[in-house]
Amino acid sequence: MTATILSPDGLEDALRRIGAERYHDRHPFHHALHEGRLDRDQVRAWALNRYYYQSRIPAKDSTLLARLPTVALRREWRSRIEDHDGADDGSADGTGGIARWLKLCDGLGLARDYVVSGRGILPATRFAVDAYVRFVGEKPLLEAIASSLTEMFAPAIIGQRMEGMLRHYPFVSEDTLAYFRPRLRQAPRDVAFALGFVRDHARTAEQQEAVQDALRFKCDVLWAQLDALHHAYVAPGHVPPGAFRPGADGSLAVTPHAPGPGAVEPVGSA
Ligand SMILES: O=C(O)c1cc(C(=O)O)c2c(n1)C(=O)C(=O)c1cc(C(=O)O)[nH]c1-2
Repeated sequence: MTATILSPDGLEDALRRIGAERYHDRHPFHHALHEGRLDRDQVRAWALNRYYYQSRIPAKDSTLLARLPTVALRREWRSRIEDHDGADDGSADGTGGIARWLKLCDGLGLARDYVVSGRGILPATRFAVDAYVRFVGEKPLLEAIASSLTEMFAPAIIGQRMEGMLRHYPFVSEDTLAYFRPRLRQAPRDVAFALGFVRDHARTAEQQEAVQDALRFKCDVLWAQLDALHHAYVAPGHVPPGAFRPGADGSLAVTPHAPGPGAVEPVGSA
């Protein structure tokens, strides 16, 4: 039996179906986050672990950039690194997504040194994120580019997350969620290029199957991180040795804005 070759539109439809089935917006941890069912320490655990993902995205994109064969392709891809590392504007932090994610962690009362050190992250976070960086370095370029296409589905989940977190958590503000707003513009721009590339270059049935597998792999990278968070911090609550426990290991900043573990904030006091 010969494998069917899809049209570019047929391939895009197949990729969108993978997102509809497997993207992390379907994960129970995300529903709990958006619906206000997590406490402040569970939200801290999410932000702390997700910092590791954010911090490795520019490494992933630098690896990919180094593999691109033309000036035009490199010029296109390098904006992703700037989005996350930001410009050097003379401030200590710069202006990029990593600095904005640290602001979110500050707003939740996590100590910066602790967040940046990566000491408290879950083993599965490290394994999943490192696997993504490795995948992009080792797989054929077409698959490496296709693995970024989970971003097709990101703006919808970011909208839900911002709306839900602002509504439900008194300790979250527009300012602490500043990471997300620029992503609503950046992600569609990234996708326009990566999806166009995949539509143009995945011509054979084997290539088309490989780009779909790359997207499935990336959905697994995102899903595994939420599984680990759920297992450690929701149910059954098995926190791995060395991972974040509220208040332990200098994880919480001692500032007037960051009550210690167990502190109950009156609603609306943030
Ligand atoms: O908030 C999210 O759910 C979400 C998802 C994804 C994604 O789908 O990979 C990314 C991001 N955010 C994000 O902020 C981001 O910078 C990003 C880069 C990439 C990538 O694969 O290059 N994905 C994502």
